[in-house]
Amino acid sequence: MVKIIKLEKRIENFQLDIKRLFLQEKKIHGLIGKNGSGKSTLIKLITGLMRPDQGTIDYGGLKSTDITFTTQRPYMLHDTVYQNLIYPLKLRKKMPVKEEIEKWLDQCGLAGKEQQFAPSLSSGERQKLSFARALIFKPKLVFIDETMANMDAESIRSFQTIIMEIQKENPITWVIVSHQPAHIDGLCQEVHLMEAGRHLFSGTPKEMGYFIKEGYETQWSY
Ligand SMILES: Nc1ncnc2c1ncn2[C@@H]1O[C@H](COP(=O)(O)OP(=O)(O)OP(=O)(O)O)[C@@H](O)[C@H]1O
Repeated sequence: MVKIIKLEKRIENFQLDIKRLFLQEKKIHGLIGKNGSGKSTLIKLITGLMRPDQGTIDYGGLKSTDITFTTQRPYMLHDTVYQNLIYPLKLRKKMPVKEEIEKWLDQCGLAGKEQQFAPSLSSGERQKLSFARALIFKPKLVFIDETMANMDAESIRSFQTIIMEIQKENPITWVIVSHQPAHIDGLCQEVHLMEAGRHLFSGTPKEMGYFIKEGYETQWSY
């Protein structure tokens, strides 16, 4: 379990202030909240991209090399799709397994594009590649930050299937950020709501449906 306690971070006029937020192991978590509510800032703090002003994050034994994330605008190495995909393995001094690489390329609709210059991929393709790149080294905690935003409906369904398959075979902890409940509804076991830098509520999607106020109500009504 990852335990976030009394976490504070000031960025100019924005104040992140989280009293207590727990991420139970091997569950699929949704992180929701309006634009600017602090979701990406929280992820940067948990993944170590940013240092908090105050507070603690107890990773429950996870090492930094067990944690990964994808972003809305993933960074592509100025190299081929293949080199981008195997980069996390290289960093961890692991050998790429041909069958696994082929499986990921196939699942992400990138088969045949191995030698393409990765920055020339479409935005949806880049997000698919970043998803595969995040998972290829078998992390234990994954943050998916708006990764499905630019994907077509079929690709979203196939990613949801990949996530469910991983959870069946070898479960890991997921935190999926989305503005579109349809992307995470039915997938998440627990949803966390952020508003104006604060963590307002955690609960099952159904409990969230009861909790959330006007404005969210139309998107999350059960
Ligand atoms: N480097 C920065 N300089 C100034 N303000 C910043 C910086 N980074 C983030 N902020 C501000 O912090 C607030 C929280 O941003 P954050 O990206 O965490 O929100 P978010 O919930 O992820 O939003 P979105 O849903 O739009 O992606 C915003 O008001 C943003 O403008």
